[in-house]
Amino acid sequence: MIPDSLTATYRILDASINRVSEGIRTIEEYSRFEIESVSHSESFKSLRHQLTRLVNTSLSRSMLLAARNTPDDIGTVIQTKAEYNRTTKIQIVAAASSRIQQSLRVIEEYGKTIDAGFAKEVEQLRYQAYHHCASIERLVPVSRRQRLLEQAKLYLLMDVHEDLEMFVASIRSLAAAGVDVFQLRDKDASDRTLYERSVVAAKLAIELDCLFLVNDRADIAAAADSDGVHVGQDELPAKIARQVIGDSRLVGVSTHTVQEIEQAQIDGANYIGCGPVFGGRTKSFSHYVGTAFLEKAATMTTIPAFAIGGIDETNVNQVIDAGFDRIAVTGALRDAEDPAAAAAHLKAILVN
Ligand SMILES: Cc1ncc(COP(=O)(O)OP(=O)(O)O)c(N)n1
Ligand SMILES: Cc1ncsc1CCOP(=O)(O)O
Ligand SMILES: [Mg+2]
Repeated sequence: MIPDSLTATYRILDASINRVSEGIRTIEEYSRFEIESVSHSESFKSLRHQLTRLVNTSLSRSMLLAARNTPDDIGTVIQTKAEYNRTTKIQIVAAASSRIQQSLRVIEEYGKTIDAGFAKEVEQLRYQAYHHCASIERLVPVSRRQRLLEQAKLYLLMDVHEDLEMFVASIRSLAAAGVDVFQLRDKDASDRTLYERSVVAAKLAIELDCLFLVNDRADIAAAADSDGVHVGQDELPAKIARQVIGDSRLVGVSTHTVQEIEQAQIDGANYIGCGPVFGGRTKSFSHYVGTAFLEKAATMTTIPAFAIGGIDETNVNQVIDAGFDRIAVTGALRDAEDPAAAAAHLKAILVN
């Protein structure tokens, strides 16, 4: 029997031990099958075995099992939206690594109330885990484009501007203010202008460590050596756009329904735009998806998703409350008195 006063402690320990084991297993599989690293795979396996030995010698397994009460555990129904959105291997490894370290810390703290010697040994394991996790995270291969896309929060659709100098100055000041992705979207510009601006913006994006994509036109995106193309439901299908621009560039797809999100993900899109959420000044629509669609989308997207359509500082919090922390805008920056200040303000809201 487990004394009532210890039930909660043993439940915490049991849940945390399971969490550490799951995290270690996740990274073991990554080490073994993805990067085929025998040394990392063995380090994590050894960590798992050390934890099992320590638990078996210091804690009563029957008390741990007696305290387990999964059906009544409210934590099994509290799942964050981020868990649904975790899909790239970088995110999986990063999440597993933080789960291991946090749970070891919990075991150490609550373990102190049972056996100080046990807690000390868990502390040593935590240091080892920290070292192994840092080393595996450094190995996860990630391209510049993937890295920037993962981090991206604020995406701007911009036109070609009156002249090249203004175009360049605008990208420079907005990138400094926090715009992560630029898309050249100008339905009135000639192919030649789109191409020439794209060549310049693609080079600038490398210098400024941000992304530059071309709207609609996979041919121009590839010819200008840009970071990718954004296609809607009326342009080239994502798979065909991918054939045109190649595997290393990004394909973004506009989605307005659950089916379109599923299809974009099947077709290998790197990210999606979800909208139009609200009415805006840049493009009019007969129907707006609203935040209800964002709530649904947030639970099913496996790739980065940007909410788009009429978003500005007055309504961005509704988008965040619906589970999105990435937005794509035009009017909110284009029509602002001080576009850089508006970008910095929106970015601060998104990252906090
Ligand atoms: C990031 C992002 N999301 C959605 C769109 C809209 O694309 P589309 O539906 O093809 O409409 P147009 O932009 O071509 O008018 C986008 N461009 N970017
Ligand atoms: C191109 C596009 N597609 C969906 S909404 C939209 C316009 C985005 O601009 P704004 O942020 O000004 O509404
Ligand atoms: Mg389009």
